Amino acid sequence: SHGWGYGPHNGPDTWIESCPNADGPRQSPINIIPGQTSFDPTLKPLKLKYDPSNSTDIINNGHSFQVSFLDDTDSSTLTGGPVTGTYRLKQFHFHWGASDDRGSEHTINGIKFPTELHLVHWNTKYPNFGDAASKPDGLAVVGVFLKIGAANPKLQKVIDALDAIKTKGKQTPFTNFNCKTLLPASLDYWTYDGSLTTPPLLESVTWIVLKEPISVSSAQMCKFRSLMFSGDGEAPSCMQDNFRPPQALKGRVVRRSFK
Ligand SMILES: Oc1ccc(S)c(O)c1
Ligand SMILES: [Zn+2]
Repeated sequence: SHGWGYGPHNGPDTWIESCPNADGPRQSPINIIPGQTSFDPTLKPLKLKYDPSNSTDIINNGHSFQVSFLDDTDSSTLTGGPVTGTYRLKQFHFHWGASDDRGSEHTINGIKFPTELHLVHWNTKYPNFGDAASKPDGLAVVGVFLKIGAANPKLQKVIDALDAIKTKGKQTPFTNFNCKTLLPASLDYWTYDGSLTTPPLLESVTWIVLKEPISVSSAQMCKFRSLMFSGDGEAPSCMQDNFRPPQALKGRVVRRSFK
């Protein structure tokens, strides 16, 4: 079937055909121009509390790979920062390139990173993720840039699980993972009102993009690229360049938590 994807015939420029949000007023990602952001002294420090016992499994969903979490209690939450209330961790996933010169969705002064981590949280004022995803204040996604450097030992558990989920639809248990280990030392961030970067491109995301990247090695990036968009028995297609390019700012202000 002709589902959305990242190829020449179903990629980001075609998404408008079946997803009217694609040219909406608060689309993501965006290019962040630090010199044009506004320091907001009223922004609170970001508070991330992650319980390793909440991780359940890792899945190849045909667009990325995703680690899912139990979200029936407030044991893994995002509070403070630009949000009011409590947001529960639902999943994290990555976007990456076919080579180390691209792959992130957000860019900084036009600079692309090789990959970007998204930690997806939903507002507990709503009954569940699906309902929250349809509300303007429903989701909060922490974006973390990864830059090429020394191999990141904190990623190894994720990398080692990829062999078990090579093709679309595969999943395997993934327990006792501590997301805290994927965060940089500083939680300084930029924040703006945006959207999911994959269809249905819902305009429900408060984006919180961390200024400090974490490291990943070229070899570890090759492991990401060994995944397949395609399912068993389908024409093989490597999972790479699964990123949406920056979208128009349309008058939005990007605030920063740091001087
Ligand atoms: O729930 C989500 C799905 C995809 C993406 S890119 C998100 O940021 C959230
Ligand atoms: Zn994402």
